[in-house]
Amino acid sequence: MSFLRLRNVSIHFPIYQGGSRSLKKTVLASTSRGNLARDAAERIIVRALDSVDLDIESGDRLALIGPNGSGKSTMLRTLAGIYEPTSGDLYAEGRICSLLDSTVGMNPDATGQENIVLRGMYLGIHPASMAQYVDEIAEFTELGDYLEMPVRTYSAGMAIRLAFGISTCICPDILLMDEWLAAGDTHFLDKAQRRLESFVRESSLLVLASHSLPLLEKWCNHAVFLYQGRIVAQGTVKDVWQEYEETVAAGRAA
Ligand SMILES: Nc1ncnc2c1ncn2[C@@H]1O[C@H](COP(=O)(O)OP(=O)(O)OP(=O)(O)O)[C@@H](O)[C@H]1O
Repeated sequence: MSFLRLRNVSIHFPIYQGGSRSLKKTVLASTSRGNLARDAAERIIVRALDSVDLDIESGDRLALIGPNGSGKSTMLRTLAGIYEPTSGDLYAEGRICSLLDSTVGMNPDATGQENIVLRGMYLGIHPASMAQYVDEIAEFTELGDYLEMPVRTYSAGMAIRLAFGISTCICPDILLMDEWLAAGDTHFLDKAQRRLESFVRESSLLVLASHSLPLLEKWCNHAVFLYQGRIVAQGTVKDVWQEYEETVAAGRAA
């Protein structure tokens, strides 16, 4: 049984420079403004996540919905263990694979094949065992001879194919994804979707952050609405999306 649990998790980024005098004055005059606040040392901080509680269980395909800067990427990075919570606790069970950026974990000077082996080593798989996946990844990615070329020579779409192929060849228990995958072409997206569907059937848990309602409706069965680092609503993708749109519209009208 895989799960991810956040208990009262906050992620604060101190801003050491770059804040204008007027911004500092405004923020320091009150305790907070949006997700900006001041800490005990009177520094401006961004509360990228603020006292978040969340339970994600086996079978959940969770959509992260929210406007720019609401904390979706920060949430994914926290769940992936890339960011350590400033306060609060993360409990995780299951092998996590994060597809947050097509280049994360790739060596651009190594060939596609070498990157397959390198990623396997990172996951604790012996290079000899990883060899069995090369053919499968070659077939899925349709990269052909390009697998023998350095990854820096790939187009963005080719790098995405490789990253996705590698990351999903060994079925993780938990898949964390940003919407960068949507940058693939239609043919690839169809294949990726089929693979993801079988992945979700075989493993257990998906968290996907995206600004695309069709993508979220296709792949997710539950959603949370993040706003200024807080979870302000949970429910079906459709309902949460509607709430998101209404909140954004009200914000614009205000
Ligand atoms: N490394 C950092 N240093 C300072 N502030 C940061 C850092 N990373 C994120 N933030 C701030 O944290 C907040 C949340 O950012 P995050 O990238 O998680 O938002 P997001 O919902 O993923 O946005 P988008 O939809 O634009 O990708 C923003 O206010 C952002 O400015």
